[in-house]
Amino acid sequence: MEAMQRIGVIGAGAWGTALAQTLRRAGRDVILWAREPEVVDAINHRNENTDFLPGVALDSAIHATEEITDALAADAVLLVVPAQHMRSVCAALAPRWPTGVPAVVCAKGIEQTSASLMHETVEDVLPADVPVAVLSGPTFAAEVVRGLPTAVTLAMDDAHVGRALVDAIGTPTFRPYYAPDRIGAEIGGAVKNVMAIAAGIVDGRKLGDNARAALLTRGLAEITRLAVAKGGRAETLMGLSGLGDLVLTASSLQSRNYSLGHALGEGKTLEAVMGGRKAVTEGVYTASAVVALAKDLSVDMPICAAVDGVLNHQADLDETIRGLLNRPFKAEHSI
Ligand SMILES: NC(=O)c1ccc[n+]([C@@H]2O[C@H](COP(=O)([O-])OP(=O)(O)OC[C@H]3O[C@@H](n4cnc5c(N)ncnc54)[C@H](O)[C@@H]3O)[C@@H](O)[C@H]2O)c1
Ligand SMILES: O=P(O)(O)OC[C@H](O)CO
Repeated sequence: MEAMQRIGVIGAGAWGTALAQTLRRAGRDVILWAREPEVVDAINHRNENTDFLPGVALDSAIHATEEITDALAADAVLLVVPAQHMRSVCAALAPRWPTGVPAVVCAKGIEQTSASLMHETVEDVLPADVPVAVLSGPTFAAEVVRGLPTAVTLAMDDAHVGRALVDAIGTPTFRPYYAPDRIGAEIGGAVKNVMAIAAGIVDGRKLGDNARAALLTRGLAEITRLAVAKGGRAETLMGLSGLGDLVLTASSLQSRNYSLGHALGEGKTLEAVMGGRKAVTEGVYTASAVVALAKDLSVDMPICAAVDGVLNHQADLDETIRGLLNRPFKAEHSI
């Protein structure tokens, strides 16, 4: 397969911007679509994304555009819009998508209206010949954009295209590991956001380090059950896009999801926290979608159900915690 030199990036939030900078470090030509004209202007004229990733000097060769289809003049296209907007953005791209050019899902979430994973949503909308990969893993944009060492999962069935994408995106400080399992990679990345909200609640409520460790371990068990029921591999959840991202996101106030949970645990309301935010907090939307998906697949996901209850059904926080702690004792592993 020919080397991929020109890469389109759809979405210039914090993550799309950090990926554009990473691609420049890898020596690629980058065209970055931003929805906001002021973001296009700031990137092209001041080499900074003042709205979504301020304070970092971007490579001056990153070319931002307001015209979404400009980013399709590329050898591969990264899709970096929030999960709930992925379908409408892909619908705008579909009629002009170049034959056979791979798409890489970089969002972490499950669609609320359909309970679809992002690669399923993208495949629903883009032409059938588009190979769709998933990029996921422990990646705070603010660290990636500065070139701090990071490793990720690049998942797709086609190892040949996967290898070409790894070569196009990878640098010594941004190391993609190929995996064949998109379902596992996506469920790990999406559901860890819900678990990070739960872990933030545990810490904000001062329930202790033991409680956080228990939550993360049982949370990983939940995530793995869902991934396997959906057709993914358990081993993927032990990798970067599973355990790796869960540990990162569920233990740092840098995370929008964890910090939301932390504020809720301290007694703030969802409206008060979200009202002051421009950045996307994916777990808020994925919580209800994951509960719907788990119901479809008959998978028990008590932690996700508890987070959904608190976020979307006015469940009392302390009663919800008591409910989880009073569940019947059971074997640690399925027997
Ligand atoms: N920020 C990170 O550290 C990080 C890391 C890995 C993955 N991600 C994932 O990347 C995705 C994008 O997150 P982000 O952090 O770059 O976003 P962000 O919070 O920095 O910015 C919000 C983004 O949403 C876009 N947006 C708002 N309304 C829209 C609409 N109607 N249609 C299309 N786009 C719209 C904005 O243009 C902006 O690009 C999310 O799924 C997130 O989970 C983020
Ligand atoms: O800030 P969050 O919670 O959206 O997490 C960002 C990344 O997904 C961490 O890998």
